Amino acid sequence: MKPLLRNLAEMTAHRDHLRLEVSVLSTLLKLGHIVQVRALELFTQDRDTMLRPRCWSENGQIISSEHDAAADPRRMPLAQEPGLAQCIATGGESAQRSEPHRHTLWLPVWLAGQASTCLEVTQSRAFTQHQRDVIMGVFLVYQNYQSLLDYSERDALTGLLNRKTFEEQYARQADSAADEGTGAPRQWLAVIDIDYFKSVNDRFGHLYGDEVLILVANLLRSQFRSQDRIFRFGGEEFVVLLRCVTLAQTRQVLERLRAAIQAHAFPQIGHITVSIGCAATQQGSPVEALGRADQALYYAKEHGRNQVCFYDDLRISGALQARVTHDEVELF
Ligand SMILES: Nc1nc2c(ncn2[C@@H]2O[C@H](COP(=O)(O)OP(=O)(O)OP(=O)(O)O)[C@@H](O)[C@H]2O)c(=O)[nH]1
Repeated sequence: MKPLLRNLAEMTAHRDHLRLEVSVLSTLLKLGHIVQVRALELFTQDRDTMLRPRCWSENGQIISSEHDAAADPRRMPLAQEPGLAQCIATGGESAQRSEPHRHTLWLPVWLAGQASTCLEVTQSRAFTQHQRDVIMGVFLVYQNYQSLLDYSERDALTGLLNRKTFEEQYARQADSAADEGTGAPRQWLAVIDIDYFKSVNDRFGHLYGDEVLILVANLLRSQFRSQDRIFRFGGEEFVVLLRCVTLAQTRQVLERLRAAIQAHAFPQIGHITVSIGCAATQQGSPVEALGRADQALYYAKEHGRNQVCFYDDLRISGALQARVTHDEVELF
């Protein structure tokens, strides 16, 4: 097999977005004349679209950033690269910048109409048409494969992440979860459940119920930041992993979400409410953290619905009692 085909075969053996990214960058780097390749992450911060290098080539190796996007010292506003910004704004396939001895080609990765990653290829000579064709060929294989991976990770109705991906996302975020200085939790898990959703289905039919789920998913997307992870766990239950925020910020964000859903006028249906249970994730397995948030949710449901309850608050106030049986702690 020719080296390029072998590289493509190796690239599509990966089942993880980041490894696939590293693999496409090393494939591109081997194409000749190329001096640097980077994968740029596009994200929103304080309403600005930002970019930062997530992976890049250095001395023939591909390196990944150790920073969260929002705290990466190399992040910069997308507007500082007007050619790329214009390409993203118009849904373009590629953009180029040419300076003496430095020619850069940008290839945004479009998945479901959104570009959150852009590959960047830089070389000292101008790109020939043949080079562009080869780079584009590799890029399209990569983009199609990313799209397949993405599809397998998403809930078909709402487009949110599905339950299957929860543990992996949890593990990925847990690494940066503890505040280095204080050890205070900086990642939170919230379970959000629509109140009396069965009656929406019963009164208006399943199609209207589905519409409510899609609109709630959109409200969730608009209320959380790009580094948070939002899942639909099935039915009318959603889970959010909030990253790198304090308890006070978490309270504020979840209360704002609760109020936004209550205030939203759903076509035909009118108003609905949600109950939310939240727990810190610094202890135990993902299943345990989920269990704690679920208990807080159960409490919210049992005590009037349309409210946000925190597991630690309920424990401290004695509303949730711990019972020691044998070697285990049970909560009721
Ligand atoms: N339209 C629609 N309904 C769904 C879907 N998945 C689950 N459901 C419905 O969601 C409803 C969940 O009802 P329950 O678990 O009784 O909860 P609830 O009525 O929201 O009551 P509380 O949670 O106690 O406030 C059931 O009627 C399910 O049929 C879906 O994909 N689409």
